[in-house]
Amino acid sequence: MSKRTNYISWDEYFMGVALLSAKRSKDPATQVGACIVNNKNKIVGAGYNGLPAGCDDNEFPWDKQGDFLETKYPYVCHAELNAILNNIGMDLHGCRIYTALFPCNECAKAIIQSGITEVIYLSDKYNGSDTSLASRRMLDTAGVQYRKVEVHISKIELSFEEKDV
Ligand SMILES: Nc1ccn([C@H]2C[C@H](O)[C@@H](COP(=O)(O)O)O2)c(=O)n1
Ligand SMILES: [Zn+2]
Repeated sequence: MSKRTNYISWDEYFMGVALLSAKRSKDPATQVGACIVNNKNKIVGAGYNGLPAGCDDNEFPWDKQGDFLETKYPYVCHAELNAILNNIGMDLHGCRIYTALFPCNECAKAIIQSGITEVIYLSDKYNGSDTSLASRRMLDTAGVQYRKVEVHISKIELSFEEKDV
C-alpha cells in the first residue's frame, strides 16, 4: 500500500489549530484563534479571544457599539496575546504565530517583544485601519516577517463519530 497523498500541509495544520482554538471564543461577533509553532514544527502555544481569567463571560459586555466601557473592547484579551501568555514556558525567539486575523498594534507589540519572528494570517479584514497600519509599521521596523497563509483546501470537516476513526 502506498502512503496517503492528500494529507494537509504544515500551514494548513497550524492554521487549522488556530481556527479550532477560535471555536472556544465566547465573542458572538468575531472568533479569533492563534497557534505558536517553534522551528521544529512543534506547537508551543495556542489561544483565542476572550476575557481575562476570573472575569465572568456572563457579566461583561459583548457589544461592539455604545459607551466604550459597555463594549467588549476594553476587556477582551486578543487571541495572539493569549497564545503568547499561554505558551508552554518556552523562549519564543524564532517561533512563528498562526493567527486567523492579522494582529492589531497591541498584539504586534507583544509578538515583537516575545521574539516571534514570523506572522502567518488568514484574514486581513482590517487592513488600512489605524491599528493595522501601526501594527505593520512596528512589525516592519522590528524585522518580523508576515504573510498570508498558503492553503490548498477551503474547508476541513471533523467528525466525532467513532466509526469515522
Ligand atoms: N488580531 C485580532 C483582532 C481582533 N481580535 C478579537 C478582539 C475582539 O474580540 C474581536 C474583534 O472584534 P470585532 O471584529 O467584532 O470588532 O476579535 C483578536 O483576538 N485578534
Ligand atoms: Zn490584538
